[in-house]
Amino acid sequence: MSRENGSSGRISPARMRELLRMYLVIGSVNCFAEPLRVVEEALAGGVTLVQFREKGPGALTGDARLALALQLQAACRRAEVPFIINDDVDLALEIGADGVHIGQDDEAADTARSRIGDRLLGVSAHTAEEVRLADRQGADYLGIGPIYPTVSKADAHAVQGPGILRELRGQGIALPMVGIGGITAALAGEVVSAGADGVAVISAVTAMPAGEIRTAVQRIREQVGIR
Ligand SMILES: Cc1ncc(COP(=O)(O)OP(=O)(O)O)c(N)n1
Ligand SMILES: Cc1ncsc1CCOP(=O)(O)O
Ligand SMILES: [Mg+2]
Repeated sequence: MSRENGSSGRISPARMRELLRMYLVIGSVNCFAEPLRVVEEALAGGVTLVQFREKGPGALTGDARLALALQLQAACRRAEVPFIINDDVDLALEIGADGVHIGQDDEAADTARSRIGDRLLGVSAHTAEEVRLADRQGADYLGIGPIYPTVSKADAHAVQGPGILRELRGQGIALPMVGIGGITAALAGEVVSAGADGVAVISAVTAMPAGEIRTAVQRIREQVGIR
């Protein structure tokens, strides 16, 4: 990933906030159109960060999963948009991804941090306690949710509503945060108003026919304040 000053080291919070504005999370099982086309259209629409999350019933495994990760990574590289891997630190290191996203039931955040060096580290959190631990363990950003009911994660925690973001900010938490779960263009504005730096979406983009993806991304960008 190219950083604006060309130096190595951890990403700055300011740059992280920019990357979180319009964050696409994608797996083949979520896609109506062919996944590479989905990512290419979403990049053309202006997504700012992409996460490869290949899981759930029917997800690719083994070489097919690796091949898809490489294909999507190449598209993101062409567009100069960072590409991170969900859950699987080994895969991230194998393909030289820009970072990883891990949850409370995945590899420990401090272990992940020590394995990935300065690459991006996102951590899912649901409470102020989890947020503070993630911060100490080296998270660059937090994924907070589900904010609204989601059809894309069968084992999601209870819906938290945008109030969780307001509550965390009210407790002085300054780490970059992205809201996730059930977010659509119509809801994106209130997620950012509640304190998120951006929105992470699956179905609002991946469930669209290919010809509607660019516009779907552009609509969400407008709602989070990117023109
Ligand atoms: C940006 C972002 N936030 C939260 C999650 C959820 O991570 P996790 O709780 O580990 O659940 P899975 O996605 O692994 O099923 C995420 N992936 N991305
Ligand atoms: C991965 C994840 N983590 C919390 S909710 C969720 C699913 C988000 O998908 P969608 O945007 O389709 O609700
Ligand atoms: Mg996970």
